[in-house]
Amino acid sequence: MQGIVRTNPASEELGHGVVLSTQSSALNCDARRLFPLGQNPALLQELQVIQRIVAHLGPTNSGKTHAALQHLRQAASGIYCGPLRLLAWQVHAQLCSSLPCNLVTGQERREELGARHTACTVEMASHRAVVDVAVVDEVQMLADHSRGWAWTRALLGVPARTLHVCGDPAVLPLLEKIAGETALAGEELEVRHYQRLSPLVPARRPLACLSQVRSGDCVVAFTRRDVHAVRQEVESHGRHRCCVVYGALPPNARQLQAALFNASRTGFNVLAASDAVGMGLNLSIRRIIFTSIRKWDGTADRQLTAAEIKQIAGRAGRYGSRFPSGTVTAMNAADLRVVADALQQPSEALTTAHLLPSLSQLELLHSQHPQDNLPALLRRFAAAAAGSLAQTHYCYAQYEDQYTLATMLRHLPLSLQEAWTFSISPTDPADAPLASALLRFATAYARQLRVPVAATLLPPLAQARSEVDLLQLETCHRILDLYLWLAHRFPDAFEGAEDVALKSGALAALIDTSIREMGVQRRCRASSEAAAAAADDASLEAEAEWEQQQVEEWMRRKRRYHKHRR
Ligand SMILES: Nc1ncnc2c1ncn2[C@@H]1O[C@H](COP(=O)(O)OP(=O)(O)OP(=O)(O)O)[C@@H](O)[C@H]1O
Ligand SMILES: [Mg+2]
Repeated sequence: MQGIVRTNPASEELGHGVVLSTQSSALNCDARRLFPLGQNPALLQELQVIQRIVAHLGPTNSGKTHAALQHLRQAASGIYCGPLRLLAWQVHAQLCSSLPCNLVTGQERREELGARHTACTVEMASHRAVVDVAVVDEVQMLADHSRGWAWTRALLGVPARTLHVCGDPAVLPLLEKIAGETALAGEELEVRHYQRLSPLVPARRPLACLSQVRSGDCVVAFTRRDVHAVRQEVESHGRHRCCVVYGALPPNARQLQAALFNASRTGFNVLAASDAVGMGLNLSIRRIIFTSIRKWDGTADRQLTAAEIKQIAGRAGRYGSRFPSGTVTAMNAADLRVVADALQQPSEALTTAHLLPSLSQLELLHSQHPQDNLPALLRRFAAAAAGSLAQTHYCYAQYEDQYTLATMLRHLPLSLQEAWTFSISPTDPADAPLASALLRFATAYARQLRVPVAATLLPPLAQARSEVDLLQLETCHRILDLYLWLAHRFPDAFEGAEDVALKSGALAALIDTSIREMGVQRRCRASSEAAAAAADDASLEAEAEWEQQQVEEWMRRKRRYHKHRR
């Protein structure tokens, strides 16, 4: 236990237990101290002896999550930590078919009588309850600037006897370093490599024009506006109806759109999607079409990395779906070359895992600097961490959004814990209606300790007739979602949670219906261009033949790989 409570003398200013050490072996111990687990020495001692990590690594659609879930199902107790609510829902539904299972996400908690298994989003993973098996999915996300801290925390802090992690092989060097350090705590790392289960090949030619889309195509664009523009264009040709999936769409509306696209004979046989399609939905996609290989990532307009291209392209030809093999293409030859190269390339090795302090660490720091408000503490902690994390494979996560929200709320009479909770809520400070809803909720809470449903200030909700209407419905949904998230943290004050949960579900359904109906209007307006745009059968046949050859070559390579491994 000595190592675990050790502090780094170089950072004494922050006091015992708050520092992030510069020494890598001590760093692990201190990193562990970042999390609630660190406050339970008995639990740590238990884990030091028994923890084992099994890494399931491979490309998309290679059966990693499936294999890890088999272990979870067979364990006496366990937890699944997924990257999205959609995945937590999916795994919850799968597990519930054979055993009682709880569901925990930021916005919902469903507890089953006698359940010893839980499906949750990674941010909600419990660091207190010891389980036999934990599964941390999409573990490469620990290198993500804004959400990575939750994966690092789960990896270091979820008290499981066996921890299964699933992800891209690019994470292996980082995992080895972390596990190497935690060898102190008795952890072993076992690596299992996976190969893609179904073929994925690049197309021979780029698409050139969206009039050439076919049933089963998913057209990828990188902003909400572009996704809707693609949808309009696809439908304007009058041959296909088009579903949409993008990040701002409520998860249950995304699920409804995905189900509509997957079902045959609905007419909705093309999907326009943002990169949100890369995770969390079971989709029957035959071909992925990149309209662009560049995206704005919040700070710069840049080319997609090979890992991002593979993650999105990998959605085509999902094992067990209607399409036994997948194709990927782009809108011009140069982009198609980049995409085809990316499919062959290993992803760049990940080098840093992200960290953020827990509330208890901020409280400890606050006890030493009682004059500091939350924004000042956040800055103070980050400045200390920047020094102590230099030259390690950990780095301080992006906390600017939290800082902006904490600054916005700094004049309200809130305790540190309350201010911290509001500041980590799912609120994008750049989303003005959502940020002002947060300010309204926090003000009502601070003044009256009571936040009625009326504080959501929702306008009357009606089916969207235009994209502007749709945008408004999506914003309203985000406000309801925020209310629900806060209601789980302040149940006495946010008294309308049940009502809001019902409204939120109904609103997601209304958004889904609006998208379908908007499609109908466009379809009616679609011109006689439909006939003119009929596919050129001869070129389709040639394309299919070429794809078949590529698939056969892919299968031969896979057989050679397996023979070689044997
Ligand atoms: N052994 C198996 N038997 C039956 N179905 C399987 C098997 N392995 C995987 N599958 C199915 O194949 C699909 C892809 O598997 P899975 O989701 O585990 O892949 P993955 O490698 O985790 O992919 P991703 O990177 O997209 O998360 C799923 O629908 C899964 O249920
Ligand atoms: Mg998976």
